Amino acid sequence: MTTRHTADPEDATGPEWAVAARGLRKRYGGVRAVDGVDLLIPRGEVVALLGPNGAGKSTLVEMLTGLVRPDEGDIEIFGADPGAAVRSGSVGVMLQEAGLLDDVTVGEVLRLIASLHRAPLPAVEAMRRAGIESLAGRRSARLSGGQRQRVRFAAALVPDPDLLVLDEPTAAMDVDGRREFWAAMRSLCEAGRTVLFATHYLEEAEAYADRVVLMNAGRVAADGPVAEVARGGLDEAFVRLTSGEATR
Ligand SMILES: Nc1ncnc2c1ncn2[C@@H]1O[C@H](COP(=O)(O)OP(=O)(O)OP(=O)(O)O)[C@@H](O)[C@H]1O
Repeated sequence: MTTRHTADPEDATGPEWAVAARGLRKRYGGVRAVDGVDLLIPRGEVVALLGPNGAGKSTLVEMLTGLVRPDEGDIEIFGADPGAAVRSGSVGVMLQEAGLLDDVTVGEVLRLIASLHRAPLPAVEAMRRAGIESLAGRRSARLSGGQRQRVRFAAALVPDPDLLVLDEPTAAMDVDGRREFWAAMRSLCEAGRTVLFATHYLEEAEAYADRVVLMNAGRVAADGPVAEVARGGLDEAFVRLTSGEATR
């Protein structure tokens, strides 16, 4: 089962495609981190990116957000170059391990980020949407791992983006934190935003995504509506499609 939930990548161009990536490849030394990936995401879709450790999810996310240049292939985000899309505020990015300036408060960090954007949300509104108003006066150094993730999420919301790209957004969050995070996400998705999130939690993919893209060894092993990819169980599909070359 390797359904391509896509139009012809060559025909997908222009602002109605949140993501139109064709023929992406990225090598690190002898490792093919991403090895020929096409990914088309129309506006308004919520897509979960799954795969074992080392599958290439973060590398793909880094290329889609302009942080890493592909060796081959091309990417349009709403019809624009990824770096330009991030700079214009149409993309909000939440990466693993992004630093937070330990000595200033959460409110100050978010105001600083807002000052870098042309038409940002007020920091208080970003905090409200991320459900972290109570952390506004807390110094970043005093935050727990899960709280830091929530602050990174608020930072991704500051540009009021149409596309959110989130790399393992709920890593380090406890059960309550994850529930609150997804409640916040649900209202953002209902407002029609496009979301691409990488996760190791299969149940999050099943509960919140319209579509699953399952990567293994730098390639797309399955791509389709959750019900289709997860027929017989997403756990089972994951194991079947990623066994063998999962870890490199
Ligand atoms: N900057 C880098 N330098 C060297 N190798 C890298 C670099 N970034 C990624 N890799 C390698 O590329 C492969 C894909 O890594 P990547 O982080 O994209 O996978 P992932 O699916 O996000 O994994 P995880 O689930 O563990 O976060 C791995 O073998 C990794 O070691």
